[in-house]
Amino acid sequence: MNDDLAPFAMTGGLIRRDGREILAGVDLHVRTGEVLAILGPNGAGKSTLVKALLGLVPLAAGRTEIYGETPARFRDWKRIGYVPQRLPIGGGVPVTVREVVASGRITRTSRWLPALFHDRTADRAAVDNALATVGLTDRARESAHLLSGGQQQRVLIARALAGEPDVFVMDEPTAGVDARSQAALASALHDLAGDGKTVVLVTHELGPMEPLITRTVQLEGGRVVGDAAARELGRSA
Ligand SMILES: Nc1ncnc2c1ncn2[C@@H]1O[C@H](COP(=O)(O)OP(=O)(O)OP(=O)(O)O)[C@@H](O)[C@H]1O
Repeated sequence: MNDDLAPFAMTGGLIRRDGREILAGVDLHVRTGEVLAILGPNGAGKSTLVKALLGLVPLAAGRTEIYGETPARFRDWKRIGYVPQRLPIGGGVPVTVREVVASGRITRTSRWLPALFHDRTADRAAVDNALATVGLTDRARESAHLLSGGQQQRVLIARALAGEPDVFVMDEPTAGVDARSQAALASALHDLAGDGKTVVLVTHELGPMEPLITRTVQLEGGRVVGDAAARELGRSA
């Protein structure tokens, strides 16, 4: 493991959909320990950009790497925690909040070691911590699909936290989310930033997370139109 490598490095990223350029000429290097906000209006390409960083959407041209490997060759997925924009939790199957959060440990389960040697105490502690961080300890036994949209979003954040990754990629975690869930997210982000984790956050507006952001990248029409350290933002505005 080489920790000098950037968690994400995209050069000349181009994505076309239906003959249209959704992303073009995108250069984005995310450094370890950054709390990076990707900002921009609806349809700017923010979700597409983070999916491309993770290799979920292929590039038509350019190159992108995760810790120095192309997404197709990258294997160390336990280092990456992805919180998608929205997910039908459980796909209609009545899973509990705890079960969804525990599924975040899958990337830590060895395919080669017999289950007997797997550290279940560590799993349990990580799931307990993740639930506590997002304030859902007392909802752990409830069916995830019966929770509000904001609470479900917190479940997805807890699932990523449970995997104890080095990098978090969160796509609009606060969109349409109640104030309590927003505060829970800001508090979780505060802890992650304090631990030196890398965070890539897609958002329309910074809101309560603003003081934690170290860099912002502005997208418009699939192009990067701004890239600034947070202290250059004019925080008093
Ligand atoms: N699967 C797809 N097929 C065709 N066009 C797509 C597809 N996914 C996204 N697009 C288009 O790509 C553009 C960028 O979409 P994207 O979701 O990345 O933007 P965004 O900045 O995340 O927007 P929002 O803030 O609304 O989530 C939009 O014009 C969208 O319509």
